[in-house]
Amino acid sequence: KAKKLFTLAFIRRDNQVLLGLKKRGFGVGKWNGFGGKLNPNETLIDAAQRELEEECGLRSDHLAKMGVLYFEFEDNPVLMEVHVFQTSDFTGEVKESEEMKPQWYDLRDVPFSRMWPDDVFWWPYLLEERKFTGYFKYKDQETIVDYVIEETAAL
Ligand SMILES: CN1CCN(c2cc(NC3CC3)nc(N)n2)CC1
Repeated sequence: KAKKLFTLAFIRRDNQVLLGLKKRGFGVGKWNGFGGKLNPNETLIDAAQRELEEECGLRSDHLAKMGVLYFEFEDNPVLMEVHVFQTSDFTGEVKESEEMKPQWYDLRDVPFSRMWPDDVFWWPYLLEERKFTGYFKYKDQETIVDYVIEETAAL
């Protein structure tokens, strides 16, 4: 299977999380963390830091690896491998980008109905700082047909 690497970073502050509304492209109209593809010769952390700054204006040298998510769509041969990071140690000012409109959410009000359907399954691990590995098979962008998620000792 052809694998494609992506990053996804979440910024925490007190009992809030910073989410971005995707303004175009894949996942448009959904709230999510900040991330994207790796450039050639870029490490996962480099790409996560770059995408974070590009998409919301914040910078962090302390992105903690929290999980790895694999996604497959029934009609698509590519396996998406998304590395999930989190930090509460960041600098800079939140700013809207062409890709994302950032907004702070209280952890009790996370808009799961306007996020990718898989999020409800792995966010509990993220919020409890428990490392996770998940695999989700999608029929279409709204329908998960199969999934596995487990806590992972070392990532
Ligand atoms: C660069 N981006 C980062 C975010 N990412 C996804 C995907 C996803 N589910 C997959 C069925 C699509 N779920 C979340 N929460 N994020 C896709 C690649």
